[in-house]
Amino acid sequence: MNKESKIYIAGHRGMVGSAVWRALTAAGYTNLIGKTSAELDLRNQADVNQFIASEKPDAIIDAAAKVGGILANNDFPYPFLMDNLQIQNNLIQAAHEHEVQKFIFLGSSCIYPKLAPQPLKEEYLLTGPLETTNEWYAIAKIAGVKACEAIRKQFGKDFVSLMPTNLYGPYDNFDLKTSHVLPAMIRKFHDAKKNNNAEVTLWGSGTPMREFLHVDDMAQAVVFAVENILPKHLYNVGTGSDLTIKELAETIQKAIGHTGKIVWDSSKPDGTPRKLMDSSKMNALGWESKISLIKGIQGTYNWFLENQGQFKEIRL
Ligand SMILES: NC(=O)c1ccc[n+]([C@@H]2O[C@H](COP(=O)([O-])OP(=O)(O)OC[C@H]3O[C@@H](n4cnc5c(N)ncnc54)[C@H](OP(=O)(O)O)[C@@H]3O)[C@@H](O)[C@H]2O)c1
Ligand SMILES: C[C@@H]1O[C@H](OP(=O)(O)OP(=O)(O)OC[C@H]2O[C@@H](n3cnc4c(=O)[nH]c(N)nc43)[C@H](O)[C@@H]2O)[C@@H](O)[C@H](O)[C@@H]1O
Repeated sequence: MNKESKIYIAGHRGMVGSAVWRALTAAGYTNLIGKTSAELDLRNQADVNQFIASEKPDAIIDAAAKVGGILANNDFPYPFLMDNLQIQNNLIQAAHEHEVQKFIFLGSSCIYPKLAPQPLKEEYLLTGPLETTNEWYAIAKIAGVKACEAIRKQFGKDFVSLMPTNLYGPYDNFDLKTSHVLPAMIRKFHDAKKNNNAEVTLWGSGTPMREFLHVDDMAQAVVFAVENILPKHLYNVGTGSDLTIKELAETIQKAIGHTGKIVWDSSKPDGTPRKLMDSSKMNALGWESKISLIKGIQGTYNWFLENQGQFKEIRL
């Protein structure tokens, strides 16, 4: 790609899409395009095909998806499976049909088996059963990885999949019913601090381990994939270190200055016990994460303070 290449960022208003837009703009890309879901519903095959045929982008970054935390995934299996299949199938097929040069598909670490050896290597895909709370979403994402791999194998095209670990940062979803754990904790500790340091209820046992990558680091991985032809079809993208949910809670509690009690609600699911990524293949190419968890949490909390009241609600 060159700086004038036309790059369509599907999902450009989301947490990842907006970070990719900022990163590509900062890197000098001048011809970015995006459509909101109200302007173009990516589940509609005819509309997507027509849009790609008329815009003829040089590259597509697929950051559009039905996304949510453990409970949303568990409670709404159908849209997490079907919306995601429809969105990615329509984009991948239109990109193939209209000779889009580069396609970057974003998946998630939940594609790997629930009890795979740690850290998770790309080769562990499809070697065991999935985690049940998000198998619907994972199966859609696995189908996306395989569709890109098939096009690459059969037609030699530059279609690549990046699998980020759990992400967080500006424009995250802070809605407590549908969010991931990190933004949920920011909101819960902030609200409880304001409410005389009231008790905070968190989900599960606190023992699962998670790896967290700042979305601006993820966006740099996407810029890297825009600027280089990556030799393999699938790359993990993470920091290489993880912590327990309990440790995360204590870190966020301290950063926010909440001094009340933490209660664990064991009626809520724990999910996968651990999903630390092995990102050595991506690191070997030259990308690595730069933003420490503590700096990232502080920055995200500042963003939260400046943007309260403007959070999007996810429609499920
Ligand atoms: N968040 C994480 O922790 C995480 C971790 C690993 C991987 N990822 C991956 O990163 C990608 C983006 O996630 P995110 O966290 O940025 O999610 P997000 O903030 O919820 O953004 C998703 C975007 O998808 C768009 N979208 C959803 N349904 C659509 C539809 N039917 N038609 C058109 N657009 C639609 C939305 O557009 P509108 O805003 O216009 O409605 C939104 O901008 C996903 O593929 C996800 O799997 C995220
Ligand atoms: C990246 C995404 O990760 C998702 O899995 P996953 O890390 O378990 O999703 P999270 O929702 O981030 O939850 C991670 C862990 O934090 C615990 N947790 C504690 N308190 C809370 C809370 O208030 N809210 C939330 N949301 N969790 C909380 C939760 O029980 C789980 O063990 C997948 O469902 C998606 O498909 C995707 O892969």
